[in-house]
Amino acid sequence: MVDVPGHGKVVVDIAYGGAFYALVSAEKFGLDICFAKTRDLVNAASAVTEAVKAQFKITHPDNEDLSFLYGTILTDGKDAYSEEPTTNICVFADEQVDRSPTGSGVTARIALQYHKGLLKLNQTRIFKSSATGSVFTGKAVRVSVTFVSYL
Ligand SMILES: O=C(O)[C@H]1NCC[C@@H]1O
Repeated sequence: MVDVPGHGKVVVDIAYGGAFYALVSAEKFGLDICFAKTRDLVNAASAVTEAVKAQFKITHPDNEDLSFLYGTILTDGKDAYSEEPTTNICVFADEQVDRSPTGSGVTARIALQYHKGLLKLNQTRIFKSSATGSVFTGKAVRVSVTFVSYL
């Protein structure tokens, strides 16, 4: 749960796909991922990024250089498996909008969907960018386990 100024307390997921992202349905901000103005989507995503950065410490188990939140991905909320594409927009770094569905972003979405039991290994999903309509496919191929010691 993150307290997002102007939006209140919002449940977001944090997932890693080569970079850490906050992931949340655009609907939580009253926005339709396909029809909302990009500026409004960017404002909502940036508010989430800033709130998560201020309220949570992001730690990569092996690499301190990767221990930060790279951005926020607003989605259509369609995380359960479907043959239909699921749409997202990735707002990363300094409020940049990716033209594509985002390589590291869809990897994070796949890891999260697998973690939630919504996607099986080798089950391909289609990801679409709401910014341009460009499409990626992706699947989880194996589970890797990293042990973290807090001693
Ligand atoms: O697709 C990617 O993973 C890169 N493009 C924008 C965000 C990342 O840097």
